[in-house]
Amino acid sequence: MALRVVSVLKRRLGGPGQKLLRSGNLLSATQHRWEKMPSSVGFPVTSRRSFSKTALIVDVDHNLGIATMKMNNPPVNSLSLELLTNFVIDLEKLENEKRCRGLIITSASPKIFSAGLDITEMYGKSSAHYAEFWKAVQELWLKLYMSNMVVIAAINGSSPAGGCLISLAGDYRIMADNPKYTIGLNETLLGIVAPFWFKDTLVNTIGNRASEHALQLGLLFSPTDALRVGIVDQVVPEDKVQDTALNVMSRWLSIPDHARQLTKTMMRKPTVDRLLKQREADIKNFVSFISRDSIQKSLHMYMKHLKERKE
Ligand SMILES: CC/C=C\C/C=C\C/C=C\CCC/C=C/C(=O)SCCNC(=O)CCNC(=O)[C@H](O)C(C)(C)COP(=O)(O)OP(=O)(O)OC[C@H]1O[C@@H](n2cnc3c(N)ncnc32)[C@H](O)[C@@H]1OP(=O)(O)O
Repeated sequence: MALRVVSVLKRRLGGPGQKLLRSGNLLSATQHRWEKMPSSVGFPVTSRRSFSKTALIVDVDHNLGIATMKMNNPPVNSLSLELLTNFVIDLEKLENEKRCRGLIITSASPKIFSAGLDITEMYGKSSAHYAEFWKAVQELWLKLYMSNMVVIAAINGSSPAGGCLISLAGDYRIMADNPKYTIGLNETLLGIVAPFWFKDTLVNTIGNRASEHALQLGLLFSPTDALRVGIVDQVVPEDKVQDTALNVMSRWLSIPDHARQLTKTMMRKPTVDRLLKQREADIKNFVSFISRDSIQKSLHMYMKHLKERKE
């Protein structure tokens, strides 16, 4: 499979990429190139940089123009304020990286893509904290949904709620074929409500009726059902997720950037503008909703239930 990916990339990438890939070994070719690559915005000369503090591992292959971002926040890649903030910072760096045209988002932990928003950020804290947290969630979605890069989610584990949102904000979703993994916007199961822009993102992907059904029931889909309803675009054996992501990326990168980007903007801007127009109101709404005693109690009970499951 790796060789097939290399040959597809050879065909689709022009210029220096093609020259380097002539060696026939994608990894050694790109590693060799990385070592010689001058540093550009934010990312270093080395082929790989690990941000251990940020719980994100970002590999940039300047030659292929593809970055891979692995969420690395054990045990479940929950999206804490810190992780959200650093996610946005790294996205901005990649966005400014001229040679970086594609981004693959995946998880460093097997079995969990992301458990969604860190629930502990949403209870027992101050209003100011909730406001800051929600602004960071908004910011990540805005940046991802409108990214100039081709964004592919390589979903190698479960992906509830905020994890599902990250996947939906990409351009294409590939999920590992393991019936133990699930994906969906399950907010109602926690006694909370997916905000309108989570809902809009889902509607844009699978349509109104399927979204209403999925959102009201808080459905978490198996890979097969997620493919049937259209939440994911492809389901592949677990060990083929990354290769498939590279393969699909090469197809998307074969389209001229400006044409693809303008098309993406045309499709997504109205949805994004809806949040931008009422961003502050959305934060206020979140803070007032999440601060309700009944909601705080629901979240507390949900966390308790998660912990008790193990005992
Ligand atoms: C009128 C109103 C209108 C509009 C509303 C206005 C505003 C909107 C309001 C709110 C919107 C909020 C949107 C919320 C989005 C979210 O993302 S909420 C998070 C949803 N996530 C989940 O439901 C997933 C929960 N987790 C799991 O199901 C499982 O953990 C797992 C399948 C991901 C992994 O299972 P396991 O491998 O078995 O791991 P454990 O369950 O043992 O978990 C290990 C460890 O991690 C803790 N944990 C799990 N998930 C989270 C999380 N999301 N946040 C924080 N912590 C989490 C879990 O408790 C365990 O902890 P320990 O016991 O080890 O301490």
